[in-house]
Amino acid sequence: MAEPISVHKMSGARIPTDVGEFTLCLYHNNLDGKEHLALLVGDVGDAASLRDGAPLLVRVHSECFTGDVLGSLRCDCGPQLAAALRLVAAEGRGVILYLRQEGRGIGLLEKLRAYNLQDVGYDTVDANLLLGHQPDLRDYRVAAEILKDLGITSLRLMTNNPDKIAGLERHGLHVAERVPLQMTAHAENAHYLDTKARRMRHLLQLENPGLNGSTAHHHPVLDTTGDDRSALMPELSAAPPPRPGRPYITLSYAQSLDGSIAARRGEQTFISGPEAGRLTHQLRARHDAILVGIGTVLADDPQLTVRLVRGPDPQPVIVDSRLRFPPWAKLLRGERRPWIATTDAADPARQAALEAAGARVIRLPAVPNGMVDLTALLAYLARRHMRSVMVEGGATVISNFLAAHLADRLVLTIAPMILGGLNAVADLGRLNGRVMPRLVRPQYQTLGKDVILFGDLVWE
Ligand SMILES: Nc1nc2c(ncn2[C@@H]2O[C@H](COP(=O)(O)OP(=O)(O)OP(=O)(O)O)[C@@H](O)[C@H]2O)c(=O)[nH]1
Ligand SMILES: [Zn+2]
Repeated sequence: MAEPISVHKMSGARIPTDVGEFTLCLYHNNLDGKEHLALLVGDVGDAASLRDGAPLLVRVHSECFTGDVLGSLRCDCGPQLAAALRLVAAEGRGVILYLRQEGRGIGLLEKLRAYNLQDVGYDTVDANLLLGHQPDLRDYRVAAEILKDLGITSLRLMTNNPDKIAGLERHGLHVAERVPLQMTAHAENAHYLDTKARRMRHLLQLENPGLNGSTAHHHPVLDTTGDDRSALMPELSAAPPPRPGRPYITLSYAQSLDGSIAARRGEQTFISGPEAGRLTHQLRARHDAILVGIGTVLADDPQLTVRLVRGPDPQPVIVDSRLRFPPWAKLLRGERRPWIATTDAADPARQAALEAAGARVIRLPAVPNGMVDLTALLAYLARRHMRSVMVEGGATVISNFLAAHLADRLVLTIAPMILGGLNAVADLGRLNGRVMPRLVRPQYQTLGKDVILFGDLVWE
C-alpha cells in the first residue's frame, strides 16, 4: 500500500513586501520531493476563522516562472499572484500556497515546447497532448496536507478553476466559497484564456464575444473521439503500394519557404500548423515504420507515435551511426520500443545499456562517410516485414536518403515563413553525381496556413 502523505514545515521567515508583511514557510513532503511554499498572514487556523465568522481566504497558486517572475503576457499568473497577495494582506489573514507545479505539472522545459507549439496554432490543451502529456497533470494532495498542517479545513478559495476546488475537496478540505480571480484579458493572452474557458471549464467571463468567432477554426484537433474531420487527401489516404526488393519510402517533412527545417542545427523548431500536424499523424498511421536520425532524437525528443488521429503506431527506427542515443529519450518509454541502426563504430557498453532499456540495436555496415548503409538497413526492415517506411528527418537523414536514390514519394509541408535556417537538403548534387530527383505527378493542397505538396520521386 502507498505510504501516507506527510508534510513537514522546515522553516519560516518574515518577508516584508509593498503590500504587507508575510511569513514564508518552506514545506518538505514525501510524495514529490518538491519545495512547496506557504505565505501566511495573521492567525490562519480554523479556530480564528470561527471567531471571525468567515473561512480563511486562500490562494493555491501553481508556479509559473514566466508569468510570476518575468511578467510574461502569455498567461494571467503574475497578476493573479499579485492580486492574491494584495487581497490576503488587506484582510489581515490568509494563506497563499505556492506549489511547484510549473506548466500545470509538466515542468518548464516542456512548457517552453508547448509555447512553441502554440505559436504555430495549437492551443494550450492540444500542445500538451501533442507533447504526450495530459492537459493538466496537477493534483492537490500535498496542497491539502499543507493546509491541514496549518490548521485549515474550511476556506474561501481564490480561483477560476473548478478542478482545483474539486481536487482540494477530494482530499478532505471544505471550499466554503469561490472567490473569482479574473484578470483583464489582452491581445497576448486572450486566446489562452478563451481556451481555458472553453476546454478546461475555467469560470471566466470573457468580454470580447468576437473572440469565440475568431477562434472557431481552432477546433480541438486532438479530439480523436469523433470521425476524422479533416479528410485526408485521397491520394495519401491509402496504404503505400507494395514495392519489390525494399520497403516503400515516403519522405515527409515540413519546411519554410526557403527550404529550412529548423532555425539552427540541433534546435527544435515548429514550422507547420495543427492541420498539417494532423496529416503527418495520419501518414504515420499508414506506414509500418517511421524513421528519423539521431539528431532529431537529441533535438526534439520525439515519440513518433500517432496521437492527433486514431490509428496504429508505426515501428520507430533511428539511424544513429555512433550510437549517441540518450538514455532519457521518450522513445525508450513508448509502447513500441525503438530499433536503433548503428555501425561497428558504436560502443558495446552503450549498446548493452540501450538494450537493457528495451531498445533493439542493429549493427549494419557503414558507407565510406561513416553513416549507416541505408540499403542494408532497408533490407533488414524488409526481412522484418516492414513494407513501408516514413522518413521524417532531419536534414542529414533526408539528404542521405535522397543521395542514395531511396525515396518513392515526397510529402512536403511548406509553411508560409522564411526562416533562413538549416536547409533540409545539403550537398545533394555532389553526393549523387548530379542526377537530380524530380517530383512527378505533383499535387498540392492548402491545409490551414500551410501548403502540402506531394508527388512521386524519380531520378531520370
Ligand atoms: N503546460 C502549460 N502550462 C501552462 C501554460 N500556460 C500557463 N501554464 C501553467 O499553468 C499553471 C497555472 O494554471 P492556470 O490554468 O493558469 O490556472 P489555474 O491554477 O488552473 O487556475 P486559477 O486558480 O484560476 O489560476 C502554471 O503552472 C503555469 O506555468 C501552457 O500554455 N502550457
Ligand atoms: Zn502562467
